[in-house]
Amino acid sequence: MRLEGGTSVILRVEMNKQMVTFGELVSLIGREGGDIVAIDVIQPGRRMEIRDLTVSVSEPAVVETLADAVKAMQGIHLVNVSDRTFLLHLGGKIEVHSKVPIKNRDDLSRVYTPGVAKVCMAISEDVGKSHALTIRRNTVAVVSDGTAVLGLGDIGPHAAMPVMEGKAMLFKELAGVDAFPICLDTKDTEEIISIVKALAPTFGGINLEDISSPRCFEIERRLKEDLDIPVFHDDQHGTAVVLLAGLLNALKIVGKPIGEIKIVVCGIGAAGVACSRMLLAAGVTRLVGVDKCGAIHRDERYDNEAWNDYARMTNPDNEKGSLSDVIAGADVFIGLSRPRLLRQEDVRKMNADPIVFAMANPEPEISPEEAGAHVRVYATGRSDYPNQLNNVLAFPGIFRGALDARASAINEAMKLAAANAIASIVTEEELNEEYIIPSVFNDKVVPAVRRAVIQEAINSGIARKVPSDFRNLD
Ligand SMILES: NC(=O)C1=CN([C@@H]2O[C@H](COP(=O)(O)OP(=O)(O)OC[C@H]3O[C@@H](n4cnc5c(N)ncnc54)[C@H](O)[C@@H]3O)[C@@H](O)[C@H]2O)C=CC1
Ligand SMILES: CC(=O)C(=O)O
Ligand SMILES: [Mg+2]
Repeated sequence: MRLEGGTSVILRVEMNKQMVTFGELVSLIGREGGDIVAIDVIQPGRRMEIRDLTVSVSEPAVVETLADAVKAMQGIHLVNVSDRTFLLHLGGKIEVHSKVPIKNRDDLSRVYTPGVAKVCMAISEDVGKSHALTIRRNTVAVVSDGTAVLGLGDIGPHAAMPVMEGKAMLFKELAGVDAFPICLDTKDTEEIISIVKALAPTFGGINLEDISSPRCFEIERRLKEDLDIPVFHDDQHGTAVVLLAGLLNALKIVGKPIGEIKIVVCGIGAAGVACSRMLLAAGVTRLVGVDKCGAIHRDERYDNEAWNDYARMTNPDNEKGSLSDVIAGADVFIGLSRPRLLRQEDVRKMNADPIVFAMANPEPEISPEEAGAHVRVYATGRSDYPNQLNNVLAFPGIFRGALDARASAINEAMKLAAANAIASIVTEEELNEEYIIPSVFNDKVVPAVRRAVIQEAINSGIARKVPSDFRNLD
């Protein structure tokens, strides 16, 4: 599987300068399809020299042929080849830091025994104080069982960890939220529920991640019922928030009213179900869902109860058939499934000015090259194409707001407000086919989402604290 467009590797080479020149090595790497983007001299020498060459290649397969060619060169010893992405993951991507130093006995007796005892007793008398006096105030658990990791499927809890560490980094880097990755070695719904409930005293919120459907629905529903901290399945709601934001802006470009368009959603899993619900709440009426079994319709009784509900809510004309059948006359395609499921000929059957959101990660349902000129607005979940529709635009700001307001939940009003906040960052003057959604690096995103979420938490009476920047408002 092609996982990413480009790859960057570091070649460590030992060079016998009497046998070969550096220029000859550079030419060879260029001829083999490598682009040298950095050179570090590791060990200089008059005769022998060791250098690290950072080389970009268009696809991973090039690395092998390039390395073979370098190895075969007279006067060059290829010491090793390291993939920069792997290097970045060595030892994991996050660590724990203390907020106060322990320099002397006085410090020690305050952070730990005996001083800590009175803080423990204060919390014991009023558990609510744990939100002020422990890491709960700013800490979220990122919980996965590794069953639906990106679009890679059920790769298990160990293999899920790099993604969960990545989510934790995004929480911290974008919104200052401390997040801890927790990958569980169980797929059992009841066990996951009881483990997360048991973990809850440590956290101010629970972000469920990459737990496959339909178990994710029950897990989230039960945890929401039983816990008084926000429980948010990111693949469902974070994705739905960002999708709606992108769609609202894309519809402005094509000038179509949301109540009149036909939308086909491919992949009725965690993200597909939640995105569809959000679209219906936003006024979409003609929505058809497609999964492996084709269009979800009311003449079928599905083992997956979520699909029976889905059939009742969607597909007003009870359309049947494959993706290729129901895509005819659609205005919008939303992919939340697997790579390469949408073909160019399918896109050609869509209405004028088609909108294609191919959101499967890491590889979309149709590549930009294939969608090309046939599509008016195209978006993916990836960061290397324009219009990145990815839940990373939502979850940091949503949890920042929920934690700051000590909200007991993240409700529909808060999600809708977050979607509108994200959409409104793109101004009318800026809006165009290649800019329907702000960048992850746009520093207006998190504050706007936070503000919208806090306001709705206050309006709906689930804020247990009013942040200071809201206290002087009417
Ligand atoms: N861009 C973004 O922000 C996000 C993207 N996603 C992507 O959406 C995809 C699904 O994620 P989840 O909903 O979490 O997983 P999931 O496992 O809950 O759902 C995947 C669904 O796709 C269906 N599917 C598989 N093969 C299919 C086919 N040939 N035709 C139609 N449907 C098919 C499965 O049956 C399942 O219902 C993944 O690729 C994931 O990376 C998910 C969340 C956020
Ligand atoms: C972005 C994300 O959460 C996913 O693809 O699963
Ligand atoms: Mg995910």
